[in-house]
Amino acid sequence: MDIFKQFRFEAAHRLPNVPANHKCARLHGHSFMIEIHVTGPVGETSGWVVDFADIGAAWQPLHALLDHNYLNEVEGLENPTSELLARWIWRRMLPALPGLSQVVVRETCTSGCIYRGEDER
Ligand SMILES: Nc1nc2c(c(=O)[nH]1)N=C([C@H](O)[C@H](O)COP(=O)(O)OP(=O)(O)OP(=O)(O)O)CN2
Ligand SMILES: [Zn+2]
Repeated sequence: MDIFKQFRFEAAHRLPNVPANHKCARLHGHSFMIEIHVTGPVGETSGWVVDFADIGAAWQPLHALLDHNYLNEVEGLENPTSELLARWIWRRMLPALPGLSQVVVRETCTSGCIYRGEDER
């Protein structure tokens, strides 16, 4: 079964590799919405895949690095696109959440990406 938990953080960024006249070359901010999915069997006794609180605990150190920060200054996020942010989150959450199956990043109400670990194989 697939379970998920949603998180939100506020942050500023700019995209350093777009043309100078691209709107995202300018400093701007988003309320980023993150969804962390974990896949696994439902425990016979627990009745759950993992405790939602375990997903929250795994997210907490990342939230501390990202929330109300300038993403370009976070190590590994020098080019903070949704895609690279999703991969960055995946790599930092996997050790604590071995059943991690999907990281969803929503940058705006209409834009986002889904990473399922494709680049790790
Ligand atoms: N593939 C990607 N494209 C873009 C990214 C990205 O991370 N990956 N990022 C941006 C900008 O950061 C921008 O803030 C968000 O893009 P966009 O959807 O264009 O934002 P708008 O809200 O202005 O969209 P409209 O629907 O046109 O109003 C750009 N592209
Ligand atoms: Zn943006």
